[in-house]
Amino acid sequence: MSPGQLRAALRLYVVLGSPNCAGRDPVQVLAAALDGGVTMVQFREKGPGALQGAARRALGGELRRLCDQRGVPFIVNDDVGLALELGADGVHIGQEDEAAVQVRRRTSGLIVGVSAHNQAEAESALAAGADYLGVGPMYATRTKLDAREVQGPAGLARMRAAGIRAPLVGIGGIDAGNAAAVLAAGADGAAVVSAIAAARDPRAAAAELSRATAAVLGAL
Ligand SMILES: Cc1ncsc1CCOP(=O)(O)O
Ligand SMILES: C=C1C=NC(C)=NC1=N
Repeated sequence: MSPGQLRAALRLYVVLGSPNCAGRDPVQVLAAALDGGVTMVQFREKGPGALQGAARRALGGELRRLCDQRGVPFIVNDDVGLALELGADGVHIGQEDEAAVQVRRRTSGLIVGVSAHNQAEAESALAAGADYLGVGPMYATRTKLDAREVQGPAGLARMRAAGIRAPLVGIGGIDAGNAAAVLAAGADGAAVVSAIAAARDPRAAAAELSRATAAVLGAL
């Protein structure tokens, strides 16, 4: 996937696992989100009630198949072995996870995304081979219990002003009402968990967010 294709794919990036789906079947929630126009998917099975072992792998396989059917890139959070086992299109790792350079070595050809909270983390992740950065939290979030301090879209704008040209997504508390500010700050896309996965109508929520991103980035 070229950097340009990756930028386009990052536009509306749903991140989800079973704990985020308000008790509904994550497969149904993802199918609805895909119908609503999400452009990239991350399987992030984390937090209270997260599946483990065979159940986790089975759910990952179902979501992988759904993304394959829709031609949407499928990324696995943190777990490089699971990403390889599921034939994922990429991995997303945090600062505390296996260093991007090791991941790069183990996953030749896969997309490697890295979380970055400041300029130093952004530069080191890119130097280690990251293909895109996840920057946040943009706004207050209750989804990631150990999120770093809220930095707002200004934090992302500072990275652009400091010369970071790589593909970036903002994440953390993003919904249809505040997504435009994240894109206006220079993000290539918005990464969203609860505004889609916990929405009463995930398809409608994804469609509304898709319109909000198109308003800034231009129609698809
Ligand atoms: C995974 C992650 N990383 C920074 S905030 C966050 C969770 C974002 O969840 P939500 O979109 O529900 O605020
Ligand atoms: C922590 C994260 C930051 N950014 C993205 C895109 N995914 C994550 N899991």
